[in-house]
Amino acid sequence: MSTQSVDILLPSHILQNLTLSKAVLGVVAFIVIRFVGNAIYRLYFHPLRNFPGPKLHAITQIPNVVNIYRGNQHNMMCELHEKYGHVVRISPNELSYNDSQAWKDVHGHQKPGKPNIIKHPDWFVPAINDVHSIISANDIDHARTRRIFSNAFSDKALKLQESLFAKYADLLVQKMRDSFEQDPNHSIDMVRMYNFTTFDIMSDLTFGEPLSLLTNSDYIPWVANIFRSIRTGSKVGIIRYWPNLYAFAKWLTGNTFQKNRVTHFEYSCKRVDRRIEKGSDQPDIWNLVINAKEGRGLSRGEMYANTTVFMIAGTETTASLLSGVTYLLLKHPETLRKLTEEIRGAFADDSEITIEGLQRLRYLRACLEEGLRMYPPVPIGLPQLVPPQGAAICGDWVPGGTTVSVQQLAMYQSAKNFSEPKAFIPERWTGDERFASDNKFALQPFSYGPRNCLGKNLAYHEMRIILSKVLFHFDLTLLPECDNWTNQEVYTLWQKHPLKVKLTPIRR
Ligand code: HEM
Repeated sequence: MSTQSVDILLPSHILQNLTLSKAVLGVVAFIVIRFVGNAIYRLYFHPLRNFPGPKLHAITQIPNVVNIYRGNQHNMMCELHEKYGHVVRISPNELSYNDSQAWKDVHGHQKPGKPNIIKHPDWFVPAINDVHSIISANDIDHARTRRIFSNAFSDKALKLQESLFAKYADLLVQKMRDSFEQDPNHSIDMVRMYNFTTFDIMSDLTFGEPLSLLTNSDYIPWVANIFRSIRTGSKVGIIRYWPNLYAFAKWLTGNTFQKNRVTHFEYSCKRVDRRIEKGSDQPDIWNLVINAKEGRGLSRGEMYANTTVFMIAGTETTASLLSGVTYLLLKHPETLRKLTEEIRGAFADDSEITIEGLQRLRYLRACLEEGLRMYPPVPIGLPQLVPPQGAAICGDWVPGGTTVSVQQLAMYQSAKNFSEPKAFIPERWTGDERFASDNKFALQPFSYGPRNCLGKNLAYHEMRIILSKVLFHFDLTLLPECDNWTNQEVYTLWQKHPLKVKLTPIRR
């Protein structure tokens, strides 16, 4: 071989002769060939090839990701399940379910000796201090943490905390009354009012002091930052669909996004430290945890990590349901009338509104259940990962490494589970024959199994007392501009618009 022909094959020679346009063309050709190759594999050879769903979703994660980014994932899931049935391949490696059996198969207690479907480690990451909270911990640490915290969320604890809930519900009523007295024609945003109340309650329970949002009738930057970071976290999170880009993007966006997370975290840590140093004789979370035998096994790092969880999981969710059910009641005057009659008929005076008294209100319970069905605070499905051995879900074998999720809104809005699924009819929960065939088990707004919501009892009591006190003291009228209030984006949680109402206080 001549020296010249050897030169031609050298990388330096190739580079010299490569024009920019040729290079671009080469890259484009590589991308197209790779895309087509992947598409053929994903459509005809991939282990999920036989699951139903749109071809484009089977080929690429882009349509799913675009919907997540636009806050439209909940609507997309409803449409896809309507069209394709109880299981849909929503991305090349991802299945979505709206069959109630999926609660058991994906989130339920797994059979002994069989590896569990786990929370997806790309989505459930440790806190800023690199310590896992109850939400993200592996199954073994989770069981230990859950045992420790269960003292603070037991029925006994709830009874001890009763006066605290009443205090903030009364303050809410007082603030609403003040607003009316200042200007009877002025409207009030119930989303803000419910947020103020649930954040004040949760702050008292976790920091031993309120955030005074109700008192000051305004958010503090820390709370405003929580709302922003839920939205940003969801948008930025789409990068998880491209694992190779994930680390790079983390580095690229890390500074601003990470700075917000650190500020938020440090604020919580300082408040926990202050609470521990000054002590408390109140039945807040830390007294109930630390005074229990198991509670001594909790490190300060774990206290920090879990505080952040409580301040998000225990506030936005409850405020969402309260806002949603208030809206639905105002859109259904006959239902509102029945509920108001039940509440005002059961209690002659505000002081009679207690845990026991509220538990007896059947129609109130039905309205909350129907509110949770129509406007579930966590409307989408949270990603879980099938173990390498695979798993049986809804009668199909799903290969290891598949991401699976159980979609709440799509489950509750499906005619397969509920008759007249899009109508707000609390009577379906009070034994009305028209709804005898409803699949009531499908409604699991607090999730299902060993990792379901720890704050469920607390949430029910909080929602009952707040809604009852509001309806006991006021007649509400929805402003026309909020007529389509539920038309909202979802970034893991609902991005709630203001819910403007006019108040008429009830004189007694
Ligand atoms: C209507 C109100 C609420 C709804 C719909 C709700 C819903 C949920 C859901 C769906 C989960 C499962 C999350 C997952 O799988 O990662 C969960 C977990 C959790 N929630 Fe709630 N929640 C509500 C209120 C509360 C309240 C008031 C608290 C009090 C702090 C709370 C504390 C928790 C905790 C600690 C977990 C993690 C439990 C565990 O992993 O063992 N939640 N919640």
